[in-house]
Amino acid sequence: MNTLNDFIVEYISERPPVHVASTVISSLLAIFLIGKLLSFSQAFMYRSRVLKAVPTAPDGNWIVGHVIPMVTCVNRGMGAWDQISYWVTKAQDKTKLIKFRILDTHAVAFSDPVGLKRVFQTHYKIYEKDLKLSYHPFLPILGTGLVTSDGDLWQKQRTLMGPALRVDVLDDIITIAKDSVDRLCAKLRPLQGSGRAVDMNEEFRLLTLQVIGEAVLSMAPEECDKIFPKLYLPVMEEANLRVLRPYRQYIPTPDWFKFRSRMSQLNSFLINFFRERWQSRKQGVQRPRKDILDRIMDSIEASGAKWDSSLERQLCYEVKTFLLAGHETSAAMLTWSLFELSLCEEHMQKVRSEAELTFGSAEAEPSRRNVDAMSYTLSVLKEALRKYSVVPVVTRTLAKDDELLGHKVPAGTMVACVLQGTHNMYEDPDQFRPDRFMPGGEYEQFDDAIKAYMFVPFIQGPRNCLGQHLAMLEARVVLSLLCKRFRWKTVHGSAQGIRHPTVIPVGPLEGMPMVLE
Ligand code: HEM
Repeated sequence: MNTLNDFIVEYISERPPVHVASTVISSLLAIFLIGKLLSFSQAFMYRSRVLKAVPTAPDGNWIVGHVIPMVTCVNRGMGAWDQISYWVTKAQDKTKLIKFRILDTHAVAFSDPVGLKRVFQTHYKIYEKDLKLSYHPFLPILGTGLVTSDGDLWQKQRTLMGPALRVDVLDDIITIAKDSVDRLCAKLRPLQGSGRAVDMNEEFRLLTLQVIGEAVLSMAPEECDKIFPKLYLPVMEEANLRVLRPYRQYIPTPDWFKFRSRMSQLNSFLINFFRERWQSRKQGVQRPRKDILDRIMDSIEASGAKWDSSLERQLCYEVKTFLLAGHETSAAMLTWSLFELSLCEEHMQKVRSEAELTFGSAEAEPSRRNVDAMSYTLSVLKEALRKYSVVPVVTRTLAKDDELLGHKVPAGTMVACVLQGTHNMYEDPDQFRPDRFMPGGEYEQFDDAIKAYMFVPFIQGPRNCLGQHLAMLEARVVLSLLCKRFRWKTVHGSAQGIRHPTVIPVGPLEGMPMVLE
């Protein structure tokens, strides 16, 4: 009887070597693919089994999961998070956690502050950034920058970058923000009384980009206006398109080539910029004001790290992260705040009075302490972040099995923290009431154990927003001065009917036309 060995020997001796090689390669490939399929289905079945007890969101099917309701929601002009938020809110009286599926990805969603505490604070290490879905289209831009890294690299970078965005640099933000609002007012003055509307969302986008460009790289406003709309904004636009049309990442269309070329021009611009700055520091050139880049370079020198191409690349990711994270979110917050103030003279008057007190008639530059004392203006900004949830959802991928809100959740599950739902757990959530955040207001009445997780526009815990103090300081200066100098009228009579984009951050889709009276 022939053994398997005899069969193989006979097979090999009768065939040419090329034939044998191709048979071996295809057999190995088949074994590899079958192995992959087996381990994939094993993991899929395991996740399905563990999540069995978690209530399922409606309208899914067993082939594509909940893709269809999410896509139809986007087609109706809402964000996919609106659909998830709706499921969570509907289920809330029965359960705090719901599950859904996007193709092969199992996901759970919730808004409960106790769950947020676990994900953001006590167990944050096992709730890693969701690079497979939500952040995937932004990876060519953000790479291993702070927002999209995890573990030791994130820890190292956070320690390096953290000090650059805190304390001293914040004093400079007041000057930078005041200069930028002066420039904006000079541009707007000819429109005053003309009855012509100006899109304040677009103006805030340009202003916040100038502020972050100057704060991080000491770029002059004209330079920001020249470089960013040409290189940075189009790559961001393409990345946003890729969120809803992921195939754009893989098909080499003219837009794909343009994206690549702009990315490489932007990277070269930044890397040359860093090299020149590093050289001038080595030559002992003193600059009148330290920007965020100088402060990061101070930390690099203090850490003894060697300046090489990998350090340049990482710095490039970090600076693009600051540009991305630091301008559109702030612009959306300012837009909603100004819009709401223009609808209510009482709120507007309170902000104006604070501005009179802080800046006086001569409009001298205030101290940090004076800006910090503008508590009503701060409450207006917070209420805008609550009501409009500029970042309505953040997602994570679970690295190890865990228990969340009383349910077992397996490793590999995507976890959607629906911040918008948390912000709706206030009394009359659709009403704009800045007093909620004033001393003794609704926010202070929440139980101490959950209070910090009832207002989460910047999330909480070790991975909270590094630029939150910068953003709130800048916004107080900009909003209060604009209210002091002009009377604003919105073209929209109310928030009803203003469409939102289907990507984050959430601002008004068709801009915010406003008239200066
Ligand atoms: C109103 C304005 C802003 C809002 C609502 C906002 C919101 C957020 C949120 C929700 C996160 C967490 C994202 C996640 O974990 O997936 C985040 C992270 C971050 N933000 Fe902001 N942000 C704002 C302004 C800024 C500014 C001005 C900067 C920089 C100058 C900035 C820099 C960052 C960075 C570096 C992170 C990552 C922190 C880490 O993971 O360690 N943000 N922001």
